Amino acid sequence: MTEILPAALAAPYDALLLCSFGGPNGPDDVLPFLRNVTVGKNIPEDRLVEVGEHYGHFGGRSPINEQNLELMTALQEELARRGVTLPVIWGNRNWHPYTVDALRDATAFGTKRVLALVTSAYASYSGSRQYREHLAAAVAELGEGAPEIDIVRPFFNDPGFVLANADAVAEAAATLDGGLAGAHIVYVTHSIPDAMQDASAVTGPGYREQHEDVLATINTLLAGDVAPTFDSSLAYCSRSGDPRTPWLEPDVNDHLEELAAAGVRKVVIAPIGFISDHMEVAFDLDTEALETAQELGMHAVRADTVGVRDRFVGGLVDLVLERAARERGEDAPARTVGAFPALPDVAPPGSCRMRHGEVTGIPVIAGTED
Ligand SMILES: CC1=C(CCC(=O)O)c2cc3nc(cc4[nH]c(cc5[nH]c(cc1n2)c(C)c5CCC(=O)O)c(CCC(=O)O)c4C)C(CCC(=O)O)=C3C
Ligand SMILES: [Fe+2]
Repeated sequence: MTEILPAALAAPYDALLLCSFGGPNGPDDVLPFLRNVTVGKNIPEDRLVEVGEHYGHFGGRSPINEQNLELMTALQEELARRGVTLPVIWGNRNWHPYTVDALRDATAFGTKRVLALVTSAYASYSGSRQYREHLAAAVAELGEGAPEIDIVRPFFNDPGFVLANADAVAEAAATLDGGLAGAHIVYVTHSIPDAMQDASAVTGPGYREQHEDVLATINTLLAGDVAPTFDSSLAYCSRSGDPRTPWLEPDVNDHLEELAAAGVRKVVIAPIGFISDHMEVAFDLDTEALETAQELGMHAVRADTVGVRDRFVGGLVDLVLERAARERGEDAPARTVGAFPALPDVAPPGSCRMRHGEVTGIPVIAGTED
C-alpha cells in the first residue's frame, strides 16, 4: 500500500464545515433569531418572550458564537499539528454566519467536497436529522456548483468526547468537600418531546439511551478499581413547546428537589448533553439549577462542558480523518467506548424523524428522506 502524506489525510474533502446552531450577537438579533429557531415548531409566544429574557440577562447575546470560533481555531490548530491540510469553515442553522453563505464562499474558492461536523454529540431530530435537512436545503439553494457534502456521524460515544467529559466531572468533584465520596452526579441534557425520543430509537439507540451509555462509561471510569461511593442519574433542562406535550423528564430542578428530600447534600451537575457553555448551560444550569440547589441547601458544582479540551478536539480530528479514510475506501474502524457501536456514516432510512411514525419526505444529506 502506498503511504499517504499527512497533508492528504483529509482527502477527498477540501473543507471541514463546523455546522452549529447559531445565536444572537446583540439585543436586536434576539427576536429574529428566536423566530428562525421556532418556525413551524408550535412554540407558544410566551415561551419565546421568556427565552428572549434569558438572552437579555446576558446583554442580548449568546456565548455560542465565540465558543464556536474557539472550537474552529482549536480544530485548525490540531489539524495543522498533524500536518493535515484542511481549511475549517463555520456556518449556522439559525443565525449569521449562515451555512449557505459559508458554503457559497467556500465554493467560490474552489471547494468541491465538504465534510460537515455538527456541534451536537447525540442523534435525534434536533441534534442530527434537522442539520442534515438544513444542509440539503443549503445545497439546493446553491444549485449547480454546490459542493458535495458528507457528515461526521453523531459522536456521543467517541472516546475523546466521553473521556473529556469524565475529566471534567472528576475535576468538578475534586472541588467538593470529600470529593466524589457520598456525592450524587446529576448528568444533564436538553429535554426533547417524547415523540422525538421515540423516533430517535427506531434505527439505533435512542437519544436517552445514548446519554445513559455515556454516563455509564463515565461512572465506570470515575469509580476506578474501588466500589463506587457515589450515585448518579440523568435529568433534563430547557423544556419548551406546548405544556400539554410530554417531554423527557425529570426536569433538573424538580430532580434536585427530590434528591434533597432524599438527603443528598453534595451534587455535581454534569452537562454531558452540550459541548460548550452556551445559553442552556449559562442560564438553565448556572443560573436556575445552581440557584435551586443553593435554596435546597445542597453544595452543587457544575462540571465543565468539553469546550476545547485537547482530548475532545483530538477526538473530533480523529473522527474527521477516519471518515475521510473510509471515503477513500480504506479500512478505518470507528473507535467507540460504551455498549453501542458507532452510528453509521450514512443514516439508515427512517432514522431520527421529528415524530415517531412521521414521514415528511424532506430531503437530507447523508441519508434518505424516508
Ligand atoms: C436536542 C437539542 C439540542 C442539542 C444540544 C446541542 O446541539 O448542543 C439543542 C441545542 C440548542 N438549542 C438552542 C436554542 C434554542 N432551542 C430551542 C428549542 C428547542 N430545542 C430543542 C432541542 C435541542 N436544542 C427542541 C426540541 C426545541 C423545541 C423546538 C424544536 O423542536 O426545535 C429554542 C426556542 C425557544 C425554546 O423553546 O426554548 C432556542 C432558542 C441552542 C443555542 C443556545 C444559545 O443561543 O446559546 C442550542 C445549542
Ligand atoms: Fe434547543
